Amino acid sequence: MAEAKVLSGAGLRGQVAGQTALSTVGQAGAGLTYRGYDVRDLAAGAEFEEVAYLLLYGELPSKAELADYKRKLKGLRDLPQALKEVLERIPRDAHPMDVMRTGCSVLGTLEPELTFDAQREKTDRLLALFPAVMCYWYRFTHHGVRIDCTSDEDTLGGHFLHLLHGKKPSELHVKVMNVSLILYAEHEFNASTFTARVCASTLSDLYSCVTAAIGSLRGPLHGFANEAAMELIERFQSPQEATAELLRMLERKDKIMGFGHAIYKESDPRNEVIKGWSKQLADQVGDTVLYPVSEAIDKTMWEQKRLFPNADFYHASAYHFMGIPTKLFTPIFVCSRLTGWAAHVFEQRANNRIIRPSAEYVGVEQRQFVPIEQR
Ligand SMILES: CC(=O)SCCNC(=O)CCNC(=O)[C@H](O)C(C)(C)COP(=O)(O)OP(=O)(O)OC[C@H]1O[C@@H](n2cnc3c(N)ncnc32)[C@H](O)[C@@H]1OP(=O)(O)O
Ligand SMILES: O=C([O-])CC(=O)C(=O)O
Repeated sequence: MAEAKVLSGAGLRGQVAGQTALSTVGQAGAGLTYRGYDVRDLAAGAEFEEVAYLLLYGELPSKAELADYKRKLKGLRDLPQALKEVLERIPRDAHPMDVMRTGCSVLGTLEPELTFDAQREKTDRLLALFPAVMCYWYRFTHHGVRIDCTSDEDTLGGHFLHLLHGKKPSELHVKVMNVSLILYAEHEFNASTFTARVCASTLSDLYSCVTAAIGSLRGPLHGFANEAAMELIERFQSPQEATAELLRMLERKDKIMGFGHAIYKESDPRNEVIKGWSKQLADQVGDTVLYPVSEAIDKTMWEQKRLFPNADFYHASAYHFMGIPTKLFTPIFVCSRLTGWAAHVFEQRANNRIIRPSAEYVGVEQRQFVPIEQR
């Protein structure tokens, strides 16, 4: 069971910074719930679009509502020409998270949120079009092609894989993308969501909130850890080599990306789900290195530090087995977490007071100003 830590100290740990009806993290009974539903049940039985609807519209959709919602999202997938032109000018070696941040910001100039009544429409548009922002830029700058940003794929995960690889994805890959997007969708007051809420509390627009949140997610202590985990596991040829180097890294007090959590104490409930899918994918591709190496690191971290894999660690191998380039791992997180960010923005707006904490001053005492000629 994913229990929460006893919280204290820096980083606002343990301080209730507001209320939410969207999710619980680390409470007894289930490690993670979205509007009361255990994330493991959602990952096992729902489609990502159902979960997006749950977060953004308040309840799980009926069959008819889901079909309508998916049809609507499908119709919103294409990028405006002006955005394509901007994406073409972003360098090949730019970080894809910077591409996502820029793409979101540019869309805010092309299709601005003029009133808060438009917040759901604007979120649906971002949700539908984010996979194309990433893939249009990636395919143009890496393969020299201007891709069609629409596809007949039924799901957002399938659509992303189709745009990336230029062909229909396998059922297994669509299934895993669906699970992954569900697992990453929402997580209470994590750093990027809190960033979005702070921005929303000034009554700023949705695009500014999402752009700011992308900036927070980009850091290696948060969303970028899935890419950092991939860089770690692909360094090793065998579990023995991984264990030996891990021991040296821990000796040096290196941070091991994809392990530990600010709130969970014993496990991250998302890990068991994505780990299971990573194993299935490993078997399917006949992997005999990456998955065993991941397990060896997992075992060593638990034995040496009592640290467990968080949602990011086995996402690395799972994405890799689906042929996704490492630099696109964190942008996929953006495509999913947009739902949580936006739902928090709506919640903040519905009961707003500007978020403005106080600081403990630790600087010099008040002193006399000295004019520059006398310094
Ligand atoms: C989807 C997500 O965003 S999940 C998080 C993704 N981030 C990562 O995977 C980055 C690696 N992990 C970390 O840096 C941290 O565990 C965080 C940022 C997630 C949480 O940070 P904190 O709440 O400050 O961690 P916590 O208080 O549990 O740290 C306790 C001790 O364990 C150590 N520790 C925590 N995580 C790790 C790790 N991954 N590797 C090595 N040591 C670690 C800390 O350095 C600390 O040691 P100290 O007391 O000697 O300073
Ligand atoms: O909650 C956190 O601090 C980080 C995290 O796991 C997430 O945002 O999914």
